[in-house]
Amino acid sequence: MVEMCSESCDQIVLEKDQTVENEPKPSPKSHIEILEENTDSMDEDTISSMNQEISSAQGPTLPILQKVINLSNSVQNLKKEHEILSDQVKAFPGHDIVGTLQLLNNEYDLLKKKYLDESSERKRLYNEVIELKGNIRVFCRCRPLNQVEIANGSSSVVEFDSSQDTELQIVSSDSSKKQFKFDHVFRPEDGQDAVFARTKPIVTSVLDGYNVCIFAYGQTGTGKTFTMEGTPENRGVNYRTLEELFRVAGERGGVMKYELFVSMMEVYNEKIRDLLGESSNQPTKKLEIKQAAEGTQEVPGLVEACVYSTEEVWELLKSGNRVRSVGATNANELSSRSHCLLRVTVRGTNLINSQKTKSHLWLVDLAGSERVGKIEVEGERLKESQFINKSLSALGDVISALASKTAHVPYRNSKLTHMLQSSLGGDCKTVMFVQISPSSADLGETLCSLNFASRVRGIESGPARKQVDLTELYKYKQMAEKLKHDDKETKKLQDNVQSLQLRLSAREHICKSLQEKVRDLENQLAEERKTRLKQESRAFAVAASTRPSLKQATENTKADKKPPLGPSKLRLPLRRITNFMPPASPMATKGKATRMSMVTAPPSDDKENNSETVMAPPTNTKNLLKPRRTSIAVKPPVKTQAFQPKRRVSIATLRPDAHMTTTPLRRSASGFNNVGTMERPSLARDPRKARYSRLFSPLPEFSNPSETSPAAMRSSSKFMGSPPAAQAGSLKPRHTTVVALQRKSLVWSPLKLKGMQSSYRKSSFLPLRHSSDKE
Ligand SMILES: Nc1ncnc2c1ncn2[C@@H]1O[C@H](COP(=O)(O)OP(=O)(O)OP(=O)(O)O)[C@@H](O)[C@H]1O
Repeated sequence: MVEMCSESCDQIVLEKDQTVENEPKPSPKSHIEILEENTDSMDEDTISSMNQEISSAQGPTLPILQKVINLSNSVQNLKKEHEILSDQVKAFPGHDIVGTLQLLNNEYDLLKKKYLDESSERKRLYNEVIELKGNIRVFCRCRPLNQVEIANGSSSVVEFDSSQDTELQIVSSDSSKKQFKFDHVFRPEDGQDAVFARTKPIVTSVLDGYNVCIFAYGQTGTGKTFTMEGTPENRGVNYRTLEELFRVAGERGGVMKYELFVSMMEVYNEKIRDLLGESSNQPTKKLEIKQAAEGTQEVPGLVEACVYSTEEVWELLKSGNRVRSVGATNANELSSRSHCLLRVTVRGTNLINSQKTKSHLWLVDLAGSERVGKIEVEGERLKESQFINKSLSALGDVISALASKTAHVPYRNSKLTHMLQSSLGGDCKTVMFVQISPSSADLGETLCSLNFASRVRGIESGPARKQVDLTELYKYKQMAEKLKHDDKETKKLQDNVQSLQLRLSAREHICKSLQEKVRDLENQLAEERKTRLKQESRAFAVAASTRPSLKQATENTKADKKPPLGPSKLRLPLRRITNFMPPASPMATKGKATRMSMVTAPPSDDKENNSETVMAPPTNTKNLLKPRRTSIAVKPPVKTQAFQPKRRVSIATLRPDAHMTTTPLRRSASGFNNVGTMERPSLARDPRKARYSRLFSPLPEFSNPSETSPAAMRSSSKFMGSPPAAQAGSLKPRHTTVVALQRKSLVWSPLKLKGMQSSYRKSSFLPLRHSSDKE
């Protein structure tokens, strides 16, 4: 660089020499050119030295040259900056934008997480500190002696310990001292700012979602209103609190969004008045305390003004105070005749995790506690005083109950305590200012107030609980309940669907097996028809050959009363097995020659059931349990009457005993089943079991498998010469038709999976078509 500089200088000197020696004078352009050529390699010092040299050598330099030099300087500077920036860019991790953004995102997430952790930790620690100090904190404030008291020669009875700011002593008239201890004692000389400095930590808890209540209690004229409201020169806790809330809310603006609402009311003679909603000229609007769904106390119709600045707040406080009930007592010219309650509602939303909070801050200036006798009031003032004392005593009761941890806290004994219910004791933070007068004239009142405050300080309240926005919580609770209910319903429906599917598959299985059985039966019937046709044709042939024997045969048939079935053409085909009789054959309806009847062998005392009914289900279930005989008589067509006058199929069954609940035909009264085998004892003992075992067994069990074959059935048919079914006491129907009918009930009954027994009793497995069998 030094070399470069010397070179440049030499060059310039050379140029200068040349300018002196060689006429004409060099144009400025040559300087520019030189400068341009060397700018890149020159630093600021070089240029400035060049400048000096040029000016000393040439006297006044051309302005353009100066400009050029300046520009060169700028270029140099810019180049330097460029270099620095290039280095920075090179040093930056990752050249690609996406990668860099990703890195930044990760870093942001990490920081966000750290911030949230730190912020919750801060809140926890802060809260812990307040809890250690006590969620109910009592401050004592003593006002200075006023002019009147001084004039009256009253002395101060309050002594303060210079080393202890939490204690004070009251000197009684007998010179005895009584010591009181509080969280802090404010002396007469302490200003509003000192008072608020102690209050501030609790006040800001409302922004963290805690309910806070600050109230001033004390004798009339001791400075309650002064502490809470203050004066324009000495603003009190109310104004300072809101100022602080706005300040902190602004500080947390990047993370939290706050909305502040202010309501102002007074409890005057046990009536609530909205101080923001009405002027003193207007008639008072009646307000009542209602319990909201979330369990908090609300006053429907109360004005809630959204505030954005301390100026707005100040205006509101001023307008509210204008309509407040005040009156002159001999203790205070502008004595508050009501309890004034300022409620600040804070709605907070965490912008990072969207958590919402809703909390209340109550700032209460109580009416002065006073001895009615002492202040010499009468008329309206007396009434006011009585109400004031009543509500203050209710407040005392609440505080006593909280202190003694009784199960019932009498919050509802006064409007004041009812209103403050969710902000007094329990899970909120409370500050009480006990205001006292130093005057010896007020000694009694002072002792009363200090005793009351000591009781309040003795309350061991539980840990304060953070108040989430209860309306949100309530909404979520309802949603959760609905979800739970829906889940239950869905589960129920799923169970139902499952059981229906099971039932459906069982029914499908049954239907399949029934279809198979029907097919079997139809085959058997066809066989039977064939056999009978052969038999009949043989019989007709014999009758034709021997007439007298035909007569004899007819007589025999009449005597037996068991004519064989008519030709198969006249009988209806076997259809689906049902519990009802098949419809009457066309023959029967046309000529009434063919008759199908179900005859129940009735007991002698039940004659009504013998009358003919058409397909009527039995109404008297008693009859179902009685032995029955069912006969189907078929009269052949007129043409064949000469050969076959009357035919009838008779089916005799016996109703099951009372234990039989499933297929009556399967079990005879004698304890045998239809095919003469002994009923399995296990099934007989447990009809339910038997029912289900039958449900899944394809056919009734036959003791002799040979009897189940169509051939065996044919051979056992009465039409093939088997003994007539009417054999007394036998009750073992062996005909295939009977078996079919027996199966009918077997088929029908399992379908009633539930309540089978009852349904069985309601509907007959064999339709009752009673007819008087005249034959
Ligand atoms: N700490 C104090 N320093 C100076 N002046 C005070 C102080 N406390 C009270 N005062 C003055 O005492 C007077 C009465 O105070 P204030 O009206 O606040 O009493 P109060 O307790 O609210 O009475 P009331 O119950 O009758 O409403 C006022 O003039 C007020 O300025």
